[in-house]
Amino acid sequence: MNADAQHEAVYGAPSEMLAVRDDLTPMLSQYADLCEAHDDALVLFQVGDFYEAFCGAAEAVARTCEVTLTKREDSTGTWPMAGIPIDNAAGYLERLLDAGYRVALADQVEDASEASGLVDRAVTQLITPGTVVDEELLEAGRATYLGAVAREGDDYGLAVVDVSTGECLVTGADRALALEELERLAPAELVVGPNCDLPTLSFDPMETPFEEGAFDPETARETLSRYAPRPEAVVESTVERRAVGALLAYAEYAQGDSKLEYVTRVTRFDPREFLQLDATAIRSLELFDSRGARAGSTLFSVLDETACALGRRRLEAWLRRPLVERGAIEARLDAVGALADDALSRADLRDHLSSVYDLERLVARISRERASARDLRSLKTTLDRVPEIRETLDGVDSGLLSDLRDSLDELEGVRDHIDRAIVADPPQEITEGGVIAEGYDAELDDLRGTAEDGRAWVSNLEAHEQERTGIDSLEVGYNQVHGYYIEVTNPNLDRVPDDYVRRQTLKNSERFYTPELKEREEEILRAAERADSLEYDLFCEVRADVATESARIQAVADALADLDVLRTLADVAVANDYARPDFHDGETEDEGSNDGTSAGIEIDAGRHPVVERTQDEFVPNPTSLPQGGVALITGPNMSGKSTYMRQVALVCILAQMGSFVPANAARLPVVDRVFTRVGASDDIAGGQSTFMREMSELTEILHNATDDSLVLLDEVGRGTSTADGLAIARAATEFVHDEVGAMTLFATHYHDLTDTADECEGVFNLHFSATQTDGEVTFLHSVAEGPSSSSYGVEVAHLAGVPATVVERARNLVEAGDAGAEATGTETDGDEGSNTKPGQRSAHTRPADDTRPADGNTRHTDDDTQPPRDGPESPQDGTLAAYVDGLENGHRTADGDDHHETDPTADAVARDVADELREADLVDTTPLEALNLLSDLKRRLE
Ligand SMILES: Nc1ncnc2c1ncn2[C@@H]1O[C@H](COP(=O)(O)OP(=O)(O)OP(=O)(O)O)[C@@H](O)[C@H]1O
Repeated sequence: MNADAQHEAVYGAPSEMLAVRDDLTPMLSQYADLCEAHDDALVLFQVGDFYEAFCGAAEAVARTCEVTLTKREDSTGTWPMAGIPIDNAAGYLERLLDAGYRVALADQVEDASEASGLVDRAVTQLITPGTVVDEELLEAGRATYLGAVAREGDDYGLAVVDVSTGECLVTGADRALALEELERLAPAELVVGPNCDLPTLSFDPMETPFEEGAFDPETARETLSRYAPRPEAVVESTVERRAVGALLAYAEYAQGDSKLEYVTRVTRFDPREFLQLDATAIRSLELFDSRGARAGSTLFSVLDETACALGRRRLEAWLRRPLVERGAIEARLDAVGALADDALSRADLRDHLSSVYDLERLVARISRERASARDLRSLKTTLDRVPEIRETLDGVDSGLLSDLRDSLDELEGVRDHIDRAIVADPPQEITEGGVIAEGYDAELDDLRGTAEDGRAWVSNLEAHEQERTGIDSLEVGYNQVHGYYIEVTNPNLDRVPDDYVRRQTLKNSERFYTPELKEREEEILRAAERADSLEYDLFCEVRADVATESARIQAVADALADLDVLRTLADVAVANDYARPDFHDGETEDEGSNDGTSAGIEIDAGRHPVVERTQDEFVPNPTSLPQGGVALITGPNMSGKSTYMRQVALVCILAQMGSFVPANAARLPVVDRVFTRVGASDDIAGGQSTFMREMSELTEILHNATDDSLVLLDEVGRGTSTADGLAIARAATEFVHDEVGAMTLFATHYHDLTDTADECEGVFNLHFSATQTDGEVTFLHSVAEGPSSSSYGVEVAHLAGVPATVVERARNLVEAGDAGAEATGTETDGDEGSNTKPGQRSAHTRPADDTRPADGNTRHTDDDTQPPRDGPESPQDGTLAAYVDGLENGHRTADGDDHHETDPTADAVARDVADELREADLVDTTPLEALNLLSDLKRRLE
C-alpha cells in the first residue's frame, strides 16, 4: 500500500524511530514494524486498556480527539504519545474518521498474562469510512457502501459492498451511466482502478489507493471465486469482474485478510432495470436531503414510517431505485393496496416488526465472530416473531405478500439451538461466564456443580468453625488477592486451633486458612476457571453453527425488509390520503379508449407530498401532460411553479417505487428517467459557474432524454444575458419537442417563450396567477391554461422585506417599463387570474391534440418566431429606453407624472445611474457582476 502523501507524518513508521531502529525497545520496534506494514493508516497500538499512538500520529490523535499528548521515555529517546481508552474508543474513532484518517487497530492477540516476553500484536481491523462495522460508527437506517471502479476502454465496472450487512452489488455500463450509478450509490469510500479518470463527484468519498494487482482479471476471478462458485455467472464482463474482485480483495484486507463469510450473494444489476435518477435529480427533488426553509423535510422523511432498521435501509434503496418493470410495480402496488385495506394486519405487522433487530448486521457480526451472547439472543427474539408475522399475512390477498410470507423461514433449528444454549439475559462479556444455559453441556454442569458444592461448603464453614473454636466473632471471607480466609479478632487469637495457618495480619485481627479450605478453594477456582473457558468455547461453537445459516437468515432479513417497506407505504397512503396510480402502456392512446385520456401523465388533484405537510392549506392541481408534450409554465415568483413541476416528478417516482401517490387519481406511463434542471446552484467545489453548470445539466438532458423520459426545466437560461438566455430557452424547448419527445415541464420567467406554443404543436402554456388587493399580493397556487401576464416580482420583493422606498421605486420602473413595452408594440394580456379563484381546484381538461392555449391569450411580437435580440427594438431595451428617457426628461416614471422639482440632488444621482446603466455591457456581464452592479446602483439611488 502507498502512504497517503497528505498524511505523511501520521502514516507509516515515524522517521525518528527508524533513525534508531536497532536500539528501539522490543515494544516500540514492534510498533514501528506494524506501522511500516500498514503505511496507509494511522496505527493505534494496544497497550493494556489503551490504544496508543506515537510521534506524528500521537500529535494527530491528541489534536483530533482532544486527548493529552504525553511522552514515553526510554533509553533510546523521548517519544510523544497519545492514547484513547479501548472500552470507550468508538467516539474517538469517529472523530479520526471524520477528520479524514484511516485507522488500523493493532490489537494484542495473545493473553498478556500468558505471554513470555513481548505480547504478540497484529492489525485486526482497518477502520475507514467504507469498512466500518462497529455499530456505534454506523447509521442504523442507511447503507454504508465501500465501492470499487474498474475501466476497460469505454466500459466501466462498478461494485459496492456494505461490509456491515454483506450486501454486494455489481454492474457495468458506459462512462456516463457508470458515473450516474456511482453518484446514486454514493459509496463512503472508493477503490479506484487504473486509468479510471473519475471527475469530481458530487459526494465526497475517501479515495483509497490499493494494489493495482487486485484489478488484474485473473486475480479478480480468484477473489470472486471465494464468494461465487462460478464467477462468470455473477458478472457479465471482465471489467465487472475486475471491479468486484478488487472490491472484495480490499474488503478482506480491511478485515485483517479474512474472507467475508457473510457476503453470501453477489448481485449483478443493470442500471437500465431501474428508473434512472441521477445525482442532480435526487438532489433537486429533495428525495433525501433538503435545504432552505424546509430543511430536513424530504420525501424520505415523509415516507419513513418504517418500524425497523432493515425496513429503513430498504425504503431508501427503493426510493433511490424505482422500478421500470410494470409487472413488478403492480405487484408492489397490489401489496400496498391489500395492506392499506386491512388496518388490523397493518397494525399487527407494525407491532411485530418493531421488535425485529437488525438481522443483516447481526448476521455479519456473527460471521465475523464479533457477536456477543446478547446478539444471539436478539437473533432468537427476532426469529420468534417470524411465525407471528407469517400468521398475520395469512389472510392478506396479494401475490407478493404471499411470496414474502413463504420466504419467511422460521429457522426453528437455529432458534431452538440458541434457546437451549444461551441464558435468557446474558452478560455483555462472553469470556466471564454466565452465558451458557444450564443443561446444555454435561461437563459444564459438572464443573458448575463442583464450584457450587465448594462454595456451599465454604458458606457452612463459618458456623462450623465458630462452633469448633468457640469464637462467635469468627468470620469466613474472600478477597481477590488472598482468596478465602478465616478472620479472628486479636482478643480471640489464643483460641485459634493448631491447623490454622496465618495468611495476613491486619490492625485488629489476623486472617488464617486451613489446609482443607485451601484445597477447596483451589477446587472451586479450578472448576470456575475451567467452566468460564468451556463456556467461551461452547459459545463460539454455537456462534459458528449459527453462522453456517447466514444465507437463510439473510433471506429472512430480506423478506422482513420488504414487508416493512410495503407496510410503511400502506400506512403513509392511508394517513395522507394517497391514491393507487394506474399505469398505461405509453406511446399511443389505449385502444378502445374514447374518453380523451392520453398516453402521457394524467393526474387529478395532485399534491406535493412534502410541501403539503408543511403548508396550512395546500392547493391540489391537475396535470395533463401528453406523451411528447411540453408545458411552458409561467407565473409570478412564489406562485407555485417549481412546486407543481416537482410534484409531478415525485408522483411518477412514488408510483414506480410501488407507492400510492398524493392525488385523487393518477394515470401514468412508466418513465425511464427523470431529468431535472431545477434552480441555479453554484458548483464552487467543481469549479463551475452557475451558468456553466446549468448548461452542462441541460446538455446532459438533451443528449440522454428519450420519449419515455420526464424532464423538468426550471428557468433554463437565467444565468446569462436576457437575450442569450431566452434564445437558449427557446432552442432547448424546440429541441426537446422536435427531437427528444420527452414529457417536459418548463417553468420560465421569459414571457416571450410562451409564443413557442404557436409554433410547435406539442407545446402549450400553463400559468400560475395571483390577485392583488390594495398592493397586497395573494398567490392562488392554482394552475390554469394559457400564459401568465404579470410577474409580481416587485410585490414578492415587498413580501421579502425589501425597503419600502426601493419597492416603490421599482413599482414606478415597472410602470415605466409597461409604457415602454406598449410603445414598442409588445402586448400584454389582461386576463390575469380570470379563470381561477383562491383554493380552486382548476380542472385542466385539455384534449390531447389541443396544444394551443384555450383562452387565446397568446402574446405577440412583431416577429414571434425569432427570439428578440438586444437592440433598440427589443422589449427589454424598450423598457430601459423608456426608463432612461424618463429620467433624462426629468421624469421618474414614463406615465407623465413629474416628480422632478422635489429633489435636484436625487435627480443628479439618478442621471448618473442612468448613464451607468446605459453603458453597461449586459452581454458580457456575469450574473455576479450584474448583481453587484445592481446593488451598487440601488444603494446610490437610496
Ligand atoms: N399548490 C400549493 N398550495 C399551497 N402552497 C403552495 C403551493 N405551491 C407552492 N406553494 C407555496 O408557495 C411557495 C413558493 O412556491 P414555488 O417555489 O413553487 O414558486 P415558484 O413559482 O417556483 O417561485 P420562483 O419563480 O420564485 O422560483 C412554496 O414554498 C409553498 O410554500
